[in-house]
Amino acid sequence: MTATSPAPAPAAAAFDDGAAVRVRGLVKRYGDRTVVDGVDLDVRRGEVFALLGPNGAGKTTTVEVLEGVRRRDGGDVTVLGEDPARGGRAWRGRLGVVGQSTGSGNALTVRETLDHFARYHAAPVPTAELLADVGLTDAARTRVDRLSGGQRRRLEVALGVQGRPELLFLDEPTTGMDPVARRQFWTLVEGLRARGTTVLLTTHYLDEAAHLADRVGVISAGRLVEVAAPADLGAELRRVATVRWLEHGEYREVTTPEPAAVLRDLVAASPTGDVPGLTVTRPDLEDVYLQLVAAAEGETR
Ligand SMILES: Nc1ncnc2c1ncn2[C@@H]1O[C@H](COP(=O)(O)OP(=O)(O)OP(=O)(O)O)[C@@H](O)[C@H]1O
Repeated sequence: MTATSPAPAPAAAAFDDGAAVRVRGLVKRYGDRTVVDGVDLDVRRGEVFALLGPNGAGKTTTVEVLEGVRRRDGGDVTVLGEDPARGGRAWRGRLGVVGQSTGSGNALTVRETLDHFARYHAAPVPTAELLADVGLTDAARTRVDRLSGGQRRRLEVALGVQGRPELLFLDEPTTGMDPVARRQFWTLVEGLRARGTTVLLTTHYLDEAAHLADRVGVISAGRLVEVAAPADLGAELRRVATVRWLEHGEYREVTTPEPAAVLRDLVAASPTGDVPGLTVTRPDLEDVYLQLVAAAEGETR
């Protein structure tokens, strides 16, 4: 699932290394607490990048600096070729932002809200199409302050993509969505990627990151611990497998980098050649993520 970036125009090629977002040594402090502590990050044009990390790790803070809504205390940041601290209206118009849900609402209907905000964009996605994309067609005439939490989240996503952004920031976009809405959202993001939109999202759902992201970055205590394709994250940790089997009515298990050798020994030692209850498992993304975060937290203590 590697996204290939569209070739840059020749005139821009000399200055464009393919990065939609380029961050070097980003630092953000609140008082004497450093909550983002020297983050380096590149998001390539056309890729879907997921930031993972525990509560309070600094994901939202990082994303808000990139959006230009929060000032940084150190480091260099370029987003679509500009420093977000100085980005003007034209630059802002190339971004889509879906922040953490505010839960606020108003007396306008869903359709009226979308129609209202359409005026701020040069080429908005037609409201009917947006409603269908986020699964709100049936709720088009519902007042926003009467929407459920998940429906409101769908509306926020619709508003984020309405202006056909080049770069879309999604902060925990599917929190509160039911499984059907979540799948609809995944389809929406896949469609955006197919059209070349760059997406930077934060999520606590590892299945979402594995499904959507070309690359994931794990952030812990303000530091980026690792960046890799979901299947490659924690490559060292994934080399080991757990072999489990039943012996005299009790489960035994061995964790080994060479499960094939363990299996050979087990089969050889079995009078029938059969190994009851045998399973071989390798760590999945969640196992790897938990180990990376635990290791990073251990280091910062
Ligand atoms: N305006 C603020 N003033 C002071 N501290 C803040 C402020 N905003 C965030 N923080 C602190 O900065 C740290 C990082 O918060 P941030 O919201 O970036 O984390 P996060 O990784 O997005 O977490 P979550 O997964 O819970 O959304 C936290 O300890 C938080 O309490």
